[in-house]
Amino acid sequence: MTIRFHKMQGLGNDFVVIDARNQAFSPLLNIIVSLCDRRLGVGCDQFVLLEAPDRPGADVKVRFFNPDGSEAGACGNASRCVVALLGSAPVLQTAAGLLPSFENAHGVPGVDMGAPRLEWQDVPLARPCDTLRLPLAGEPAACSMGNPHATFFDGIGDAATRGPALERDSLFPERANIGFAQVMARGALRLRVWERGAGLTPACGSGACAAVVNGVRRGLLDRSCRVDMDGGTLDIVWREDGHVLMAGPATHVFEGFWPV
Ligand SMILES: N[C@@H](CCC[C@H](N)C(=O)O)C(=O)O
Repeated sequence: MTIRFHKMQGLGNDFVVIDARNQAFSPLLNIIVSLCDRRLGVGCDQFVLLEAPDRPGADVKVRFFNPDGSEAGACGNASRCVVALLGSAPVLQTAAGLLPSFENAHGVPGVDMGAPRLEWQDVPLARPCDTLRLPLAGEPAACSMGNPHATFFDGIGDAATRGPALERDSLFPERANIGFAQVMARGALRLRVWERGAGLTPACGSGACAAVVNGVRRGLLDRSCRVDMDGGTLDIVWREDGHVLMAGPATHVFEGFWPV
């Protein structure tokens, strides 16, 4: 038996998407790990599963899995890919809540990523801390975009060397995505993200949202900010009502069939 999948990418952050609304699929760990494997499988930074929604107002339920099999509450780039795949500005049901989508004035897909959570319990952190300056060397700021993020504002250069230990620091009981940022101007940020369960990726949508939120809280950035990552640029707006809007490219690469 085979199952149909879509390969998609947003800023080079790439995904295998399976729509389980019209074909039976159980997200077993060994299947996810082999689908994500770049040598033995299709290869991707995250696996994305579409299911029938079970909340009023949602058009589709979306679940995100890292290549190590861990499930993530949010994935910005994959969310935009789902919007591009389905069309008609769907409302996404995710672990982070219902996320409306939109197309911006240039026809670029976007997602309302909801409001960041700023309390230490929400990130989550292992103990009470000021999330604006965590008690770690370099004093990153932390927030949750539905998944845990910490952002350093001391440059992007050593993301690959500092990321692995920080992802697993005991301050983060669920591990964390670690952003390394360089403020270029109040409306422009350079960013690299070491992703929990995936490592260094060309771009991280939820990481870009978190970095802008954390940069605004630190007084470094305006609420409307472009975020330049190795794979390209996202436009992020942290609206006064608390919601974070993210817009940027998302592309269908190919589709295929996977034996299960
Ligand atoms: N690439 C994503 C984030 C994917 C999930 C993350 N690694 C986690 O475990 O929280 C994005 O674009 O947001």
